[in-house]
Amino acid sequence: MSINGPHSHEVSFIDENGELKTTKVPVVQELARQGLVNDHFPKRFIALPPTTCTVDCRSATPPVIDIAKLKRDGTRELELRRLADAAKEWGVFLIENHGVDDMVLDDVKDVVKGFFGLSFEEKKANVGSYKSVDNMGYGKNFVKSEDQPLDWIDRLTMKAAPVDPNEATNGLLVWPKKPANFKQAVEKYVEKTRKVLDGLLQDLAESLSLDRNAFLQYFEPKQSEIKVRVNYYPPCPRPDLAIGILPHSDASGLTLLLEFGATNALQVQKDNLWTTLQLPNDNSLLVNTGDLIEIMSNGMVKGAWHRVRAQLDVERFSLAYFYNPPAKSEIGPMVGDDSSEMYKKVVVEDYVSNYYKVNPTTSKEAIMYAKII
Ligand SMILES: O=C(O)CCC(=O)C(=O)O
Ligand SMILES: [Fe+2]
Repeated sequence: MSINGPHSHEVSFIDENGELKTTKVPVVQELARQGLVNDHFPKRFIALPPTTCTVDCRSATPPVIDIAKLKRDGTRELELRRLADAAKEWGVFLIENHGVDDMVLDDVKDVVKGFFGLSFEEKKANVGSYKSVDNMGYGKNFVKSEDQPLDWIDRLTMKAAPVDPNEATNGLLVWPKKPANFKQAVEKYVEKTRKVLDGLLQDLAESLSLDRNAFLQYFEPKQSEIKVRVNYYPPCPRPDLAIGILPHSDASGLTLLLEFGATNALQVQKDNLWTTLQLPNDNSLLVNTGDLIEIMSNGMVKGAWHRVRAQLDVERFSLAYFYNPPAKSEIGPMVGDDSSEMYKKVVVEDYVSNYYKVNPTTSKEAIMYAKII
């Protein structure tokens, strides 16, 4: 059977001649359901170079930052130092005692599982797709050609802020209608975690000896953007050949990640080694630094370079929440008197649109858009 079969995502991309092309790519969840046997593993999902961790890999628990300690005199100073080290040395850290109720997190997990538990036909019928090149909806993004290796992933992306007053009338069906409480559960999660991220942006700036509002000042409350991307990684018969997501940094200020299902899949590059993050199977949340914080901090922290491994017998979900200043706003590096600017000022939407244009890449190419060299 053709791997496209009856179950495919339609995707659009601008090709190298600037022309809008539409193509079809297989739905990974359906491939996994067919139980593909080893020797029929589809060529389109073979990532090059092979992504196994036979060399230059290790496992580690990322730093854990205690949000409660950041709030208490007496523990605050040390925790700020730990936060600065975590951001500079890892670009990823777990947060605990964040104050977001287990119920809020459990509801999000339930609706995400509920959506991916629907049949393909039902999923298609109750949400829009990535076809419109807006990087939202259900399907796959970063498809740029007919022959590039494809990630072992299906995705669902929504814009949670700013609220689009025309959402109901502009024809975009971005939020799934099923499960019925999908939007409500994700919006609740966004509302609660946004407060945590705002506090972290202030603490992070202070921990880097910048003005406490150096970063948060850009995150205007009404127009700042929050995109929520749900990633679904079905079990993969050949995790030695495929990859969940190719190496990338995020075009965000901060990204907040909630994973469930399999763990030990997300890797971050630290000291030039791919490091598999051992994450606890509880409701801690993971933060990673994005390219926009790299610009704002004048390179003191870097956008974390990360990737996701495919897993043999287990499925994995993640919910990545990208927190950005308003699309039309201009951001720039904060520098002290004694250092020079290493990054240009950029308009957020221009940075993001260049990011989508150049990705996927094998090295940190997107940030070169802002870097002064
Ligand atoms: O699934 C993960 O752990 C990471 C997801 C991710 O990197 C992304 O969506 O940008
Ligand atoms: Fe990412």
